[in-house]
Amino acid sequence: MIDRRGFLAAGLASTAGLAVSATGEVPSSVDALPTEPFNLLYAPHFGMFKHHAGDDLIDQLKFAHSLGFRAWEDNGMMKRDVATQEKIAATMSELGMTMGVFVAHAGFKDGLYVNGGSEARAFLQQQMREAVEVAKRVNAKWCTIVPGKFVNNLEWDYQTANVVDCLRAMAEVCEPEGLVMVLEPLNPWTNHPGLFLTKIPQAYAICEAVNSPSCKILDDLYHQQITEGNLIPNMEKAWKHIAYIQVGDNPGRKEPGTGEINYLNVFADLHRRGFKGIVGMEHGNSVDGKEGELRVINAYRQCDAFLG
Ligand SMILES: O=C(O)C(=O)CO
Repeated sequence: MIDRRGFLAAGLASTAGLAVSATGEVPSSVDALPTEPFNLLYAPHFGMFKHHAGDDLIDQLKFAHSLGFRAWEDNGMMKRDVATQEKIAATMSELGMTMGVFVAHAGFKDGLYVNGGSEARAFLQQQMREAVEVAKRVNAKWCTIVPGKFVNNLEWDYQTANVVDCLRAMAEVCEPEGLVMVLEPLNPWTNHPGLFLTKIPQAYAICEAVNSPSCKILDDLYHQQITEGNLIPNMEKAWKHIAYIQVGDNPGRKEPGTGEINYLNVFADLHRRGFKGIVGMEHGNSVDGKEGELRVINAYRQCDAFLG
């Protein structure tokens, strides 16, 4: 079930949409939204536009494409059946959309990485073999890694060394396939107390130590606004290892414009750096239903207007 206007009329509405968007008013229907591709590869996820596009995954992709989005991400991709993965990939190829991250391994519950050891490394390598198969099927170049919890009975530096060992073993599986693991530091104050990896400089040091093109950083600016702030200078310092960006405003983890982060300036900075990668929209919608979806799309139009 697709909102009729989502596909059919959108192509006619771009001029009116630009005018609406420039005033900052939320349009009352998708007819009033621009349709041209955004300047950056913002990547929505399944469910974000379901009130317009319906529950069908393919319709959701087509809806997003019709409004200028050229990328997508799906944290749960590994859990989808093969036929669904193939259908998503085929549709995205047809539409010329780039696949963003899926979660390859997130150790939210244990200290597997920080304790390390050969068994942990073997398990994680197997996990990456499976991730490589999924990545090939869906044309994904990046996958998310959350290297688990820290423990209280081992010196911090040993924990770091063990994490590096695990990631190096995992990178060995990814490198020949061109798959890039992106390490995601998560904030300990609002969402994820107890995790090992929280900061961008910490992730940077780990990438230096692993020393592989398959081990890079996912800089989720929502998490980093909470953990360390100073977003643009921190991106600058770690830029060599940042391969993927995610966004969400703080507080609340909703679309840009609902909190304290100046995403117009952040996106302008990414553009200035010549960033061609993905900006994952890993946040909720601040308002439910169709109105909320229009707000999300409009928010991205506003923050994407950095070229004037
Ligand atoms: O779990 C989270 O908060 C994440 O950002 C994972 O990608």
